[in-house]
Order: sequence, then C-alpha cells, then structure tokens
Amino acid sequence: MENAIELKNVSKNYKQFSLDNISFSVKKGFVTGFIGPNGAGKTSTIKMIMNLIHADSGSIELFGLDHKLNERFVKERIGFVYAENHFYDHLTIDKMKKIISPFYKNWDDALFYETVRKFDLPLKRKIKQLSTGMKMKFSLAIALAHHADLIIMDEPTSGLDPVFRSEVLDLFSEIMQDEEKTIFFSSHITSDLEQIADYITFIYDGRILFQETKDDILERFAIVKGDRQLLDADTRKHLIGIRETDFGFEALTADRVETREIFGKEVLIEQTNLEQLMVFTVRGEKHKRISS
Ligand SMILES: Nc1ncnc2c1ncn2[C@@H]1O[C@H](COP(=O)(O)OP(=O)(O)OP(=O)(O)O)[C@@H](O)[C@H]1O
Repeated sequence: MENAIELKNVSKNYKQFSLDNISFSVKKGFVTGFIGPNGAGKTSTIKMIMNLIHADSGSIELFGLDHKLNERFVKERIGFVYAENHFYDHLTIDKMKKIISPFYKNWDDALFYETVRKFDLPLKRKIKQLSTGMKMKFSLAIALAHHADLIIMDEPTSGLDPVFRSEVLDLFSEIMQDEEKTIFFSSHITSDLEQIADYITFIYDGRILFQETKDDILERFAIVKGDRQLLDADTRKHLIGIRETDFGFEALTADRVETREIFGKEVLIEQTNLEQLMVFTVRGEKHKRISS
C-alpha cells in the first residue's frame, strides 16, 4: 500500500524534550489520527513533516519524495490546517484568498467559493474578526480549492463547538469519498478519531507507542476487571496502567486472548475505547518511568 507520509528514524532534541527516533507511515487513501496527550510531540512532528522545523536526523518522505528536496512540488499537493493563525489578520477572507491562490497551479476559484458558501463564511470579514471555527473552515476551504491530495491538520477540531465539529467531520467523510485523498490529523478528542479514523498512530513522550488500524486496536486491546488477589509480579507485567481500588482492579490489556488464557474466567474482559486506551497507556508509561 502506498504511503502519503513516511517518517524513518526521525529525531529532534530540545533542551527538555526529545522526539526519539520515530518511524511511522500514513497510508494513501485513508484517514490517520495522530493521538497523544498534551506535550507528547504531535505539533513538533507535524511541523517537521511540513519542514517548518528541522529534524536532527532521520528521513521524511511525502508521496515517496524527500520532503525538503521536493518542497515546492509536495506542498502544492498538501492542504495544511494549522492550529495557530497563519493568515494576515488585517485582510478580509476574499483579499487573503487573492494572495494565496497564485501560489497553487491547481487553484479552483469556483470550488473555493462553493466551499465558502457551504461554510457560511463571510467573505468581506477581516481574519482577525473570525472565530476559531471560521478560521479553521477558511483553512479547509483553501486546502480544498487547490485540490490537495493530502490534508494535514494539527488539532483541527479542538477549538470547535460540537455543532461545528460535527460539520467538519462530515466534511472529512465527504473528502474521503475520493479515494485518492489522504487525511492526517492530530487530536486528543478521541471521539472524533473514533468516528472517522481508519488508522491510529499513538505518540507519547516523543515516542511512537503503536500504529495500527482503529479496528485492530479496538479488537486487540480491552479493559480487564478483577479481584486484587489476582495481581502478582507476573500478572502485573501483562497488564497496562493498573488501577487498584478497594473493590478490585481495572487495567488495560494489549492482548485480550492472552488475558483470557492467563486469568481464565476469573476476570471480566470488556470492550475499550480510544479514550480509555490513552488514559491507561499513559498511566502505564508513567508507572514504568517511576519504577525504572
Ligand atoms: N521550540 C521549542 N523549544 C523547546 N521545547 C519545545 C519547542 N517546541 C516544543 N517544545 C517542547 O516539546 C514538547 C512537545 O511539544 P508539542 O507541541 O510537539 O506537543 P503536542 O503533542 O502537540 O502537545 P499539545 O497537545 O499540548 O499541543 C513540549 O514539552 C514542548 O514544551
């Protein structure tokens, strides 16, 4: 399967934080959600992909091409929706569009205005007077108007109310009707990812913990509940992010079949979701760090 994005052994060191040898790929024709808690390294990774900051080592390919050597070409094919405002505040939507559009060979004015109408965007309003949601929709209108094959978004839904969010997610589904399109977006709103992501890449503390299809993840991982007496050094090793209460324990397992083999009918094994997966995994990783 072709990759729209491929990172191999990418590292970036800040004084107090490192992205540590990260490798992952984003499959063409699918939606990949980039999930991780605050400060995990999502924005830094996305900025490296966009060549806004430079990796210390490793390689990044977009559409199979080195992202720096072919920057102009690959950027024509990318629609980038960024959490921070990167437009000129004092310009109206229409004026800003006039500045941006000549940069793209495939610019489609009719499609831009169609999207603007669909989103109820006020063409004559200045960027600084737009709400967060409107700015986000404007960015998306730009991405669509130059027929971007790959849409990369950093926390696109985080500042949006539920109605806006649902509209934007509907739009993503619409975009994905075209099998040539790829969406890669970061979020910690797990319900949004659950709704539309085909693949999940999970980053924590500058490391990729796993990347899989969402369906495989939700099938493999599960919540385990049982009596505390079942916990010993061996069984603890099998469980992730154990939470003990007066009544028993609950934890995450990365292998529900093995869990059944280990504990038999002594435990309850329940379906998990991406939110629990994130919470238990982060708790497990923190615990590992404390005990090592
Ligand atoms: N220019 C920089 N100099 C030093 N440290 C930085 C710089 N940019 C980011 N960091 C640090 O890198 C870490 C990861 O930040 P990043 O913004 O990539 O995380 P994130 O997963 O996007 O978080 P959030 O969900 O909160 O936006 C943080 O600890 C941050 O303080």
